[in-house]
Amino acid sequence: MLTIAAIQMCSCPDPSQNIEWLTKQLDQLPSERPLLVVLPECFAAFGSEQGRPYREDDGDGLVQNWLATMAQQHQIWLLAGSLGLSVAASDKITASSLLYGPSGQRQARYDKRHLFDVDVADNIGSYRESDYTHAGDAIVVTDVAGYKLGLSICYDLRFPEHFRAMADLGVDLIAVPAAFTAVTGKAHWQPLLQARAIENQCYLVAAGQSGQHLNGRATHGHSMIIDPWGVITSDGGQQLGIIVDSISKQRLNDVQQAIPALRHRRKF
Ligand SMILES: O=C(O)CNC(=O)[C@H](CS)NC(=O)CCC(=O)C(=O)O
Repeated sequence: MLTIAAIQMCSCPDPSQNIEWLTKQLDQLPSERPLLVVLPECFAAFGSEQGRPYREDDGDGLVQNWLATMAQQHQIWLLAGSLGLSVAASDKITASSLLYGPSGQRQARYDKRHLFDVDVADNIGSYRESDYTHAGDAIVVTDVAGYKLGLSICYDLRFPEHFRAMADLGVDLIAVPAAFTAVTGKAHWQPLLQARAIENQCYLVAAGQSGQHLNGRATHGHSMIIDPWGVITSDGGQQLGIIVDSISKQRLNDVQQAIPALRHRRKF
């Protein structure tokens, strides 16, 4: 068994404030180990007063040092939903998910592949993530206590082929750190998450931003843990805090044997 937790938060632009709040949340983690904790997209800095997104150099900085310390102190796997990392010879960042192991070592990095260049009928109106973000290329699947964890971020959720690529690598669990807008989240968040879990017959853990942010954005919340049958076993609603569940190989096998859809695929 692996215990998984997602932390739902309402991040502000200031990394020190966000990690201070998170440090207190991490003191309230369940006692079970092994434990994977997932933080939302942009947990450390959501928007910025200067309009230039917060960033750190790869492998060094206030937030990355904090992540390594927390993973080791609590003896957890800690998935930092996304952190802006500098791109060499460019003013852009990558939106990078970083996984730390209980030793405090960084074990994986995934750079968001699909960028949210979308007009939304909310008070922001126009989102153009590619103006300041460099898209990643690689699909990343890594090991957490004998479970295969696949990585995605927010808008990636709309691209089933991203998830199918990870299913083809035998993924047991996929993380979806997010900052879905309130408007699109209300319409699409839950059905997309359930579809990705059902069609790939794996667990999903989605950690969301929730509430009204200082940068003017409203985010949807509803962090969720979904099992391979599509059952929502935890839903964080709009409250800030931790949701927890456990996952098992038995459940994965049962669902995969009940409906062998992944073996019934046809080539075009
Ligand atoms: O840029 C930042 O500061 C932080 N990043 C985000 O908030 C990202 C890019 S703007 N948001 C999404 O991907 C929302 C996707 C979404 O809401 C949908 O697919 O409907």
